[in-house]
Amino acid sequence: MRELERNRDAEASSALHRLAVIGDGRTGGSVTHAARAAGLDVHVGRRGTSAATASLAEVALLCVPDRSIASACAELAEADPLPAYVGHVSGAAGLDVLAAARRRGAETFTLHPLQTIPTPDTDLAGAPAAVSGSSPAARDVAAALARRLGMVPFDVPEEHRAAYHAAAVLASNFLVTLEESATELLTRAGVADARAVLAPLVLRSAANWAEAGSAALTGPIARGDEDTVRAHLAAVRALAPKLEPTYTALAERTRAIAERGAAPSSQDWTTGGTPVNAPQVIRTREELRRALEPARRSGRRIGLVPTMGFLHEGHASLLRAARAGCDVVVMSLFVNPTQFGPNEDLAAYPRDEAADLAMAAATGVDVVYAPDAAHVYPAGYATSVEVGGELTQVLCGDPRRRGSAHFRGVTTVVAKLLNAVGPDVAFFGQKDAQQAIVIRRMVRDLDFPVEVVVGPTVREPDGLAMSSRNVYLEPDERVRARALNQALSAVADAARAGETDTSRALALGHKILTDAGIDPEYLEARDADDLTLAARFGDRPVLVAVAARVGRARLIDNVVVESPQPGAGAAAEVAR
Ligand SMILES: Nc1ncnc2c1ncn2[C@@H]1O[C@H](COP(=O)(O)OP(=O)(O)OP(=O)(O)O)[C@@H](O)[C@H]1O
Ligand SMILES: CC(C)(CO)[C@@H](O)C(=O)[O-]
Ligand code: BAL
Repeated sequence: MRELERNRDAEASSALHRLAVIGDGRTGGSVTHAARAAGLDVHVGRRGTSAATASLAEVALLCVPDRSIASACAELAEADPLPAYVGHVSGAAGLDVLAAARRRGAETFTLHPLQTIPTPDTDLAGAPAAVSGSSPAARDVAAALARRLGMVPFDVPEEHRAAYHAAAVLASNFLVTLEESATELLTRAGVADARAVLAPLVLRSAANWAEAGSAALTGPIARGDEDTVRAHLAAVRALAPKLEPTYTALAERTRAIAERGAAPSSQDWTTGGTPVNAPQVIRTREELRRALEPARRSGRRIGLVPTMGFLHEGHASLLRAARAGCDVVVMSLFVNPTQFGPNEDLAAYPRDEAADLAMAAATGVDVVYAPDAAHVYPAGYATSVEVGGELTQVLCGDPRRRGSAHFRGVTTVVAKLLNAVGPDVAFFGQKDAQQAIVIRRMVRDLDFPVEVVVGPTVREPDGLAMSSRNVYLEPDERVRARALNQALSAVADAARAGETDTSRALALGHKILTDAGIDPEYLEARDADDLTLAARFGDRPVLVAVAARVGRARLIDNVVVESPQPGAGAAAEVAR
């Protein structure tokens, strides 16, 4: 368990002594067994007497059929005193069905064991449990209760409750449907005891998938053997025509998964890898402060990675660096409107929160802070933070380009994020080199007590710097976009070979861009610390930076040409 979670679990566990379990069916029975084994004082109640039972406990858990939760909750809400926390164990229902208890002042939660529970004494140990709460404290009580019952809690955002339950149905109920369909086809083909024949294959495939994700996919579709697929369809049509649409739909889905496995997309964070904990998703700074308070109090090192989402391997490298260096990792996810100009791509900016959360989970993020714009900039908002001078007026800050207003938007939101999170370390990417320099200056000038770490630029195999905006590129533009990195490499190579005149080296880069049909907004050599123009390589580290529009995408990239080591020729660090 991570440190933050451990602290919160300890606090939440202290609220957990007396538990009322309402309902003595299969789930109620199994929960009661596990809770007693864990040393909780358990009171079991039924409909009719649930209010009296619940009044004996701090936490009440409704283990009743979905359709009865709301009415059972209304009955329980008559308890005097009312338990501080009231939850249910349904997968499909959200917090809304507990409104009666909420109205009376209880916090509410859900705790859904993601496991089949065939008998009232099913062992719940090791089962994942989906938890949510009407407040961070209620969510923590649900997570602590799940742990006390031997389960492994994970968070499900309330707005994605139905998707969560649909996924569980796909994974479990539909698996049975699929196996029953296979059994039917095999039986019609004249094979006796089809279930016994298929069962070892099913169990092995499920185990392989649990271990390897989509890499477990074998068979004709994964091999690209479409002749065999056509023969299958003919056989299905002849023996069990009702199964044809199922086979066709699954074949199509399998093709998509097989293709994805062959060439993993930079947005695909969901397959393979080890099981991961979902991060806590927080939308307000008040909730954020509460969530981070125990970590702060116990002196844990908090890392912040600010992002605008649509995450790729560049972001992942920063998240991993934060994970490696900090006890608690917070990622912010906010497409900041104030750093976009009126004619820029704010509305079109790519967004995929579900994929971002999966990547956050895969890289070990503890908390995702994803406020909406009205929370960050409420009505009447009137303050901005601006780094003055050349730093924000050259390169992208030139008024003919994004202008200093862009950096004002960036520093304002970063200042707000630093205040909201209070990190010990904040991580930024070298791909946005000017942004990193500007943020370092703001942190220095305004005495923010934070260490700024800048991670190296992560690139596609052909050298293109990863960027969320690469998604705008059409296939031919994607090929031409390589010229940005090629131009930078040519400039750096020239410096390494002894060229000291930056304008002569830059001319080589300009030629590469022109040959690729790219007219850059700028390709310039500047001092890597203060962004003043650099006429020579060799004296100090020089930032060679480029920005260009390729199709709809405005792309930026850079390389730092270091000053030579004593005794060496002009050395260059080429970001490749
Ligand atoms: N290729 C990359 N390598 C390392 N860090 C990166 C890379 N791309 C972005 N980052 C860093 O990730 C953080 C969040 O950036 P952001 O969400 O704007 O992504 P982006 O890909 O730069 O998007 P955009 O296309 O808007 O420039 C920033 O600190 C940025 O510098
Ligand atoms: C730092 C940042 C998250 C501020 O919105 C943004 O400029 C970015 O993603 O680089
Ligand atoms: N990647 C820096 C944020 C922006 O382009 O607005």
